[in-house]
Amino acid sequence: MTILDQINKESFQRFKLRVGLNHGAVIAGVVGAQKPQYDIWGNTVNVASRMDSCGVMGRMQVTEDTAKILMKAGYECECRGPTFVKGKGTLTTYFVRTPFDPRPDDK
Ligand SMILES: Nc1ncnc2c1ncn2[C@@H]1O[C@H](COP(=O)(O)OP(=O)(O)OP(=O)(O)O)[C@@H](O)[C@H]1O
Repeated sequence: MTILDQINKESFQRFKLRVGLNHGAVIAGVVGAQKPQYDIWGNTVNVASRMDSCGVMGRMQVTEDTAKILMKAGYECECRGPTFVKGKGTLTTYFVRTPFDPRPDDK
């Protein structure tokens, strides 16, 4: 059973996950005096967020550069093809294959 299955079982919910991933340079720091919070900023972060928001439920979408690194490390990635990414135009994106990918007959 996956951790998500366990959370759903214990909370009587049917949460699903959609993940976006990118890598690159970021600016990082703590902001706020009353309630200091660590955060990261920059184009790398914005594109990572877009990989999530224009992704597919149950899958992990990554940028082409990130896919190349993951494939070199032995992960299997499937090219999604040209994908419209708000604010960035059309980028070639990939899905990282996982044992939890929906089967082709799943709706
Ligand atoms: N540190 C962060 N943590 C999580 N999400 C972030 C972070 N920084 C940026 N984002 C998200 O990345 C996305 C892209 O940022 P960008 O500034 O390009 O978009 P925007 O046009 O301001 O926002 P919108 O998504 O409303 O169009 C935004 O949805 C933003 O919320």
